Amino acid sequence: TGSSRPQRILKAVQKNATKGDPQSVISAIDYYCRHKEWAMNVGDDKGLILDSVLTEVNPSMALELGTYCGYSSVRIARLLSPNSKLITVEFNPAFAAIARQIIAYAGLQDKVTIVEGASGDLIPKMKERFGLKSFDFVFLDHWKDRYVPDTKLLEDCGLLRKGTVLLADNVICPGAPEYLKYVRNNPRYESRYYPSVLEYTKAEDGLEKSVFLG
Ligand SMILES: Cc1ncnc2c1ncn2[C@@H]1O[C@H](/C=C/CNC(=O)c2cc(-c3ccc(F)cc3)cc(O)c2O)C[C@H]1O
Ligand SMILES: [Mg+2]
Repeated sequence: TGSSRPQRILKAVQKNATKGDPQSVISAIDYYCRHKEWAMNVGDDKGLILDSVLTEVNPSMALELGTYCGYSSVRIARLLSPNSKLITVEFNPAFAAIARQIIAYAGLQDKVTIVEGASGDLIPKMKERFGLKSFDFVFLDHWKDRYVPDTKLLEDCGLLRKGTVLLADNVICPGAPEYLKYVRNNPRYESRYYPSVLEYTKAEDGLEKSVFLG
């Protein structure tokens, strides 16, 4: 049987990027997915918004839901301060295996912990498993119908603190209408929409940034 799309993305990184150079890994994936084979990475257009929000927040503890190939894990981890960490959740073991190799190729393995499993099962175990109080930043990029239940779960598990920033991908395409309703009509969140385009296309998409007010 042939290779998978994530395996082909890994090969493109190994062929075109420089080991230990996160920007070259990002550029290699963006080139491959724009010119050879589309894939659901947050991409370079929305990636610049992710970079600017992340730089503004400068999180010590960051969480990502939906690792896929690790493209946004690399984007996030490359901007973290020393001793800051990213925990990224992925329930598909094949995707997690590729992501681990891409993150290692970028030289960011010491800043990123990939946890395999369903977000709904893992979120309640995070405090005890990682000895953390709360997250400073959360990037939501997994199944779109899990954005609301997992946001509520993060609240209920005391994993959000006053000022935690949630950044959600794809709120227009494929869309997360329930999530937009939830964060925009909720006195506990201050939300703002960042218009952009769907990765590697001209279709409309954007990111929603929501600050938890406690
Ligand atoms: C609940 C849960 N727990 C752990 N991992 C989870 C999870 N739900 C998904 N995951 C993992 O995240 C990844 C899934 C992400 C889902 N993202 C998407 O479905 C997605 C889809 C598109 C898209 C847009 C237009 C089109 F025409 C077609 C597709 C674009 C994107 O940026 C996306 O993130 C991989 C999966 O194994
Ligand atoms: Mg996405």
